[in-house]
Amino acid sequence: MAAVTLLEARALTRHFGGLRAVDGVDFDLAQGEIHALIGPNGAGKTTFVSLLCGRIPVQSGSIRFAGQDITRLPAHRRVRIGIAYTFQITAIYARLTVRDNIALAVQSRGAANLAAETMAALDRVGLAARADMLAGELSYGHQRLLEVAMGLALRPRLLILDEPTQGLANSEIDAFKDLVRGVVPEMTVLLIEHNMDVVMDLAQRITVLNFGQVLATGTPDQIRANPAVQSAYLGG
Ligand SMILES: Nc1ncnc2c1ncn2[C@@H]1O[C@H](COP(=O)(O)OP(=O)(O)OP(=O)(O)O)[C@@H](O)[C@H]1O
Repeated sequence: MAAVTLLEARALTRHFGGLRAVDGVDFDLAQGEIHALIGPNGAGKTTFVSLLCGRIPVQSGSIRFAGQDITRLPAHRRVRIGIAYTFQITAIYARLTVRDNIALAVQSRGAANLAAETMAALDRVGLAARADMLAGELSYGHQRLLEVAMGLALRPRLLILDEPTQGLANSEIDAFKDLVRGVVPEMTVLLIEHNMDVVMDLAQRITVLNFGQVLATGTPDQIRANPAVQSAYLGG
């Protein structure tokens, strides 16, 4: 793939005491791709994306984003240069309406037309009809969609989604897949996902983590056919 690299991690490492949560990971994201991060529970996926977005400090190794070394950049500055991690950074305010949650995200980047952009973000994730509900009253799956909408409202260059389809019905998963396909190549998407149907259907490339290390990177077909991945994760 002769693509432009948006993000590049080298020898990225984060241990917790003796536990090697992320252990020397080399990782590249091509601009405009949908890239899935998979692996068994505890493989280090959430820790890895937390290092990328700055929620957890890096112990060693480096991260470059759009040509800039961001290894030590604080999380809020990473948001400003275009990295949005839906699950952690844009936490939902349960006692505000769905609309106001989105409006806060739109406002935070100083958008010119707050109301219109807020509705556009709601429309995009299919939550427009629920705009006036309190966010805390949404179903779990819809709260995850609200997080995605808040991430989108930030207009990031990189959207990191941590298990976005958890709690969604099958019809909603289909709508979610369309949504993600619609944001690339304008945005780049990094997706932590346990639902293998979603991963295989949506991702152009997949990275498999196991015990904090990269077990394999490749296209869905390559990953499916990889014997090490099958025994560690896909269960043959
Ligand atoms: N703050 C922390 N302190 C100590 N150990 C941690 C901390 N955060 C994560 N860990 C440990 O690091 C390892 C990797 O966890 P992580 O949550 O990154 O895995 P994961 O691949 O995202 O798992 P899951 O699929 O279950 O979400 C686990 O053993 C976890 O218990």
